[in-house]
Amino acid sequence: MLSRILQSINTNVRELRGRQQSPLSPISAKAVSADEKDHDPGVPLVQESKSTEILAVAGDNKSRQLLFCGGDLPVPAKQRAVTTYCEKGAVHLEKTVELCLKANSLNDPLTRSSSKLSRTVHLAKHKSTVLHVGVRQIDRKRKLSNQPALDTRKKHRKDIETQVTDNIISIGNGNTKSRQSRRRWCRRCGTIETCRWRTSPAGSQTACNACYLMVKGKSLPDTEFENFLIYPLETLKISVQSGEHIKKSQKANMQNTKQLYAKNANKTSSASLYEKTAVINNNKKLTVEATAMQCANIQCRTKITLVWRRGPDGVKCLCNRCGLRWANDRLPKDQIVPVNFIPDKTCAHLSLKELSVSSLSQAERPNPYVKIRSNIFVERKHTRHNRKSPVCQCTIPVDGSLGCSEDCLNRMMFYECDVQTCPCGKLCSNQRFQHKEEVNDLNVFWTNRRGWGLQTLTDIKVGQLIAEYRGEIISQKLCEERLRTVYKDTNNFYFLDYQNGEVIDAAAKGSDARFVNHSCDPNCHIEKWAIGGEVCVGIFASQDISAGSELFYDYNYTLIGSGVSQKCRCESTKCRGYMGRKASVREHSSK
Ligand SMILES: C[S@@+](CC[C@H](N)C(=O)[O-])C[C@H]1O[C@@H](n2cnc3c(N)ncnc32)[C@H](O)[C@@H]1O
Repeated sequence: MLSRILQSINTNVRELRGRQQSPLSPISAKAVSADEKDHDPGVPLVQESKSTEILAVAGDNKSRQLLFCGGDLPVPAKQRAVTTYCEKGAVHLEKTVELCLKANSLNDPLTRSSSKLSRTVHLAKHKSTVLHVGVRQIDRKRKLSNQPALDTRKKHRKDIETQVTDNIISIGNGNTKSRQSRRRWCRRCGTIETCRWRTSPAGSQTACNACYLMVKGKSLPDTEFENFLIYPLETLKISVQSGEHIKKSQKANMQNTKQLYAKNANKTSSASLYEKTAVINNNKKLTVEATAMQCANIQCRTKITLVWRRGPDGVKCLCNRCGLRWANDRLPKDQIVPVNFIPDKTCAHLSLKELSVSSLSQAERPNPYVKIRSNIFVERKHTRHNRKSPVCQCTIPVDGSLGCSEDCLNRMMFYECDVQTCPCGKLCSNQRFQHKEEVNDLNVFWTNRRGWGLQTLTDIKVGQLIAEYRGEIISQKLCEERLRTVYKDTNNFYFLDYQNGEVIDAAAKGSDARFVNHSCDPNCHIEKWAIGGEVCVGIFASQDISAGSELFYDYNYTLIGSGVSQKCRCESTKCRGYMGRKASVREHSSK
């Protein structure tokens, strides 16, 4: 029975080979020599022998290695070779044969009756008949370049070759070397689809066409292409779960990946790879998940996109697809309604005022920055622990209230008491920075005219510490350098005078206080408090502030920027017109 089936297949394969010189040409177990490489593709490379009947071919699309499984030769060494090849993750032997036969059958109408084939595979597996292996390096480029013209026969062969390997890849179970080697994704934006893969500093075929063209010629740092170090599984996972804008093939890919991980869940390496992927691609994951943005196109409303694009108001409120449609005049304006404009259940708790100010807050998010809980001293060590605060003369109030109130000497001198030396001990109320007694209900929102701003969602009492202005403590020199280089194209500055000519830069690392805008008629002010040997800068309420109000302080030239005065848009009746005068950094910080 088996021999009949094999005979039938071999006849088919021979017919196929005779007609179109498919890549299923038989080959011995040895590697192909240079001569063979330059061999006319019309003639079989190796004389066919009984022992090298072709049953299957598997392809690794990247290395162009073809694995041939030949006829009934139970040679132990070759058996081992197949096993090794399969164990290395190329593909399970049975699967290889099955898939390859399927692929093969696509090319050859005569072998399309696959019941015989699968029976062969079955037998091959159980009787170890499919054991002969030959590995051949196909250097397609070289072959093509050796011949002046691409004659039809060669073209035909090339087509079939691609078709066969492509078929294997698309039918593969995701656990194959070929699939892994074919995984391409842009290291900058994480996309897995592009019309053309390009070379980036991260290597060959690591940039999508768009990112390549965007970065090309701009001499951006190499790190531009380090956002996605690992295949963006997480992004895909989210996409598949939401089922939005994802093609079937991507879903299938993801299913395969999921299965793969489910299968290998108990293997440490795979599990850690999975975790690593999540961590390394965390940035992107965060952008996708944490922003909770929704596309403003009422017929789309997706939360998943790799790029948020600008809509009619210049605000990034459209997903990639809708953004492109809007840009190409293929999306009507009345169809674009940012989510929070519709007062639904989720907004019901907000007052109208709050709604109007926060209406765009979810449509776009501020540029990412790192939230820090204490200042970072970039060029020197902080001296807080070297010097103790002076000890006040307060006593613990007998009525059980908190000590160190308005008449505390330290408080009057803008010193915070020391936790260990204050006579009031735990009842000391003059340790607000140290205990982080800041307002919790603060909201970053889009103000339209001043960019992002900060509002309070709770009533604040006069004199209350609202937020500490934290950031990187840098010298004037470094500040100037950053102005010349990193911030040369920006209009938003997050510098604030620290002490002794040093500056707080909250652009990359900081706290919510960095979003407080300037007003010529502010409701807050800045105070500097000494704690040990260092200073803490805080935003304090100058008056009682009601919930929903935006917080402002008068930059009063203490905000150090480009040195050029910026037009003030505080909209108060006392507006001076400009936030600062034309002054240099040195001038500012000497104040
Ligand atoms: C410390 S940041 C404040 C947060 C900032 N609005 C944002 O979007 O991130 C200071 C910058 O905000 C802008 N800004 C603050 N107050 C402003 C005002 N009253 N008028 C115009 N722009 C203002 C200026 O661009 C300034 O450089």
